Amino acid sequence: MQTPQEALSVLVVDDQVMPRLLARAALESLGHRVIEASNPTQAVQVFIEHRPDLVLLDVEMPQHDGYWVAQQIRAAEQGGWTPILFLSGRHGDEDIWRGIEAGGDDFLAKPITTTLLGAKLRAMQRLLMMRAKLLQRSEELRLANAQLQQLSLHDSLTGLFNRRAIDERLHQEIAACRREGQPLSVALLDIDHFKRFNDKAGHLAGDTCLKQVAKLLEEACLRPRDLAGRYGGEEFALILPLTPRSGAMTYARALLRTLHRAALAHPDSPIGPQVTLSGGITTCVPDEATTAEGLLLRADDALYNAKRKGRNRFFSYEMQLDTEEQLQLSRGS
Ligand SMILES: Nc1nc2c(ncn2[C@@H]2O[C@H](COP(=O)(O)OP(=O)(O)OP(=O)(O)O)[C@@H](O)[C@H]2O)c(=O)[nH]1
Repeated sequence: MQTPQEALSVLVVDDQVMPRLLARAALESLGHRVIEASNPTQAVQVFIEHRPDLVLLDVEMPQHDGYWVAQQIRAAEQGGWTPILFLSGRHGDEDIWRGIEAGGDDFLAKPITTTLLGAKLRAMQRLLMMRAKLLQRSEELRLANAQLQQLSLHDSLTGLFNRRAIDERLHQEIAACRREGQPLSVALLDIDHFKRFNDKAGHLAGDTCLKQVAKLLEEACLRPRDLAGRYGGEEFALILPLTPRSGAMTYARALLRTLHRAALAHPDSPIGPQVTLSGGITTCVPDEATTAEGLLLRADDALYNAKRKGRNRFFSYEMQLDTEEQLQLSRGS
């Protein structure tokens, strides 16, 4: 889009040669560039191809009139705005009304002087500039809103979804899984002996460890509806829709294996040299009585059991079983 001081590209539409030449001469003497079209259909094609800054449009032409051309241009630009000035020998009130109704922005009487044409173009340039500024502002606003949205739903340290986003999504998934009659698994995860990590390695190293664990969790969310979030402190949450109890436990075992392979060093863990996680899982097919708070309480209860039973494992609230026991059972069967 042109700024006010710049030359405009102007599409001149007239079926007669002489008016086109006159308009070209006037526009070029004002420093603008000219594209010509000699019939209505060509005018629409040239407009679509060249996207001029402004259209100078004759009204009376064979086949279709200038009003038709204006309507086609408005339909083609979809959300854009190109000033259209009608040029006509007829300029009664009715003609002007029809021209504006058809999408024109001004109506000039033939013959037009270079001075008047220059003044009209200047006015249109001002409008173009204001529109460009408005568009720029609304784009800035859109970006600022997107950033705010990002900030309000994400944890600044890890980039994962934050507690608010977890709560929102959990409510949505309870409703969705209830409608679909599908199981929903929710897990709360906690880094083992993280206080000792911080005490030994320092808070900054602790932050780095939180980011590394967050990245692993994010990567573990393979299905589009899975969500990993930071629930607070060194606690994370996973929402796993369409996941039954056994599936959630298998998922948890795979996650622990991934964490083991990542071999993040823990400077002071009684369990071993690596960072480990404990998790509590709850699974249900939600019904009318299911609440987000209830699921989180059960997951927290299961997490407590995982810690109590030795850490570095996930405990299922409904199965009253942890991932170690599940593994032994599957080996025995
Ligand atoms: N570096 C860092 N540490 C955090 C952050 N949020 C919470 N913590 C620390 O996480 C530690 C959690 O300690 P505890 O709740 O005692 O749990 P724990 O030491 O992991 O022990 P268990 O959970 O029983 O295995 C505390 O020392 C918190 O200061 C954070 O954003 N960055």
